[in-house]
Amino acid sequence: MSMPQQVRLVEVGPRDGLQNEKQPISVADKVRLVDDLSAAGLRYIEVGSFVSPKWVPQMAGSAEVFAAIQQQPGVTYAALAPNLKGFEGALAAGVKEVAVFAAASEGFSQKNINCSIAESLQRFEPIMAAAREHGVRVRGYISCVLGCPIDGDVAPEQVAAIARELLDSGCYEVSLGDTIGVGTAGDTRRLIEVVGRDIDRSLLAGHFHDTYGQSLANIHASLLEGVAVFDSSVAGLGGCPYAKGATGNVASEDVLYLLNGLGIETGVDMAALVQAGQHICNVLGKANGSRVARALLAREQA
Ligand SMILES: CC(C)(COP(=O)([O-])OP(=O)([O-])OC[C@H]1O[C@@H](n2cnc3c(N)ncnc32)[C@H](O)[C@@H]1OP(=O)([O-])[O-])[C@@H](O)C(=O)NCCC(=O)NCCSC(=O)C[C@@](C)(O)CC(=O)[O-]
Repeated sequence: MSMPQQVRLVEVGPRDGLQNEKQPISVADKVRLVDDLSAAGLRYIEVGSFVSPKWVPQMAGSAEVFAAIQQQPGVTYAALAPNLKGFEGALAAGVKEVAVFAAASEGFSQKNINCSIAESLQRFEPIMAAAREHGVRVRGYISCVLGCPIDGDVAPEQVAAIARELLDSGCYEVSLGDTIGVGTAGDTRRLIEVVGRDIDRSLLAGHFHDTYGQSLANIHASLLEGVAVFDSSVAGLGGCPYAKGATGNVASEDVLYLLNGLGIETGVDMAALVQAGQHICNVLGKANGSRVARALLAREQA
């Protein structure tokens, strides 16, 4: 398997990153983040979620964020939708691409979306039908592909079966999420090998959280297996409310540094990305979670 020459980065910071923040974040700050990210050259940005505000209060203002961002040509601005109500909210906000999200473990499915895996897949059917009718593209996520904070080990065959169902129902791509960041490069290769038996690897994306510091190794392992789409979060924003100590996604800056070093094309400007990440960290009063951003900013100040 040869390494891809081009990689698509899916920037999930405004959604996966910010959804876990307890402090209020203004619509203006969220809009600035999204606009900074598109200006940095990111061509796919997950802007928000149309989920129950009782479950994820931070995403309640997603429609306002969509209304205020400066949508650039060639950039996909996506949102999460867990059910038809969420899809309709997204549609009303003018969203052209949504993501549905399932889990590979029953425990996480119940905790995150209050239903079994089978029920969640059934719940997506009316979304897929409505999406077809309105010309909205649907991406699929599977959480806990390399381990679950509630159920423990997850069989790659289980992930493969759910990925197959999501693609058969109409998702154009499935993002495999190591939600609690426990997986190693070996686990990642085995997972892609099993999922890839029946599914073309061009239909898979990797979504690695960095809790155990393995995310870049897992991305490299995925690249060697022919995966060419990766989700990441600027400044490593994020966490997981159901796993104590879980950190955010792999930082976008760190992924870009890895890809630049491999000569893989992304079209993203490092300096602008670092500025975007540092600005939102200043707003949140948080340390920057990207090691690359910290190193580059320290060099600037030296
Ligand atoms: C799925 C539900 C709604 C089920 O939640 P439920 O309580 O079973 O739903 P329900 O249908 O019984 O509705 C309960 C209330 O929520 C409202 N409601 C219902 N749906 C919506 C909606 N779409 N938008 C706004 N409101 C909604 C509904 O109207 C009702 O309001 P009430 O009558 O009580 O006032 C809930 O569990 C939920 O919203 N969960 C979302 C959880 C979430 O967003 N998690 C984070 C994203 S997933 C993730 O981060 C992982 C990922 C993707 O990044 C990959 C990885 O790292 O693994």
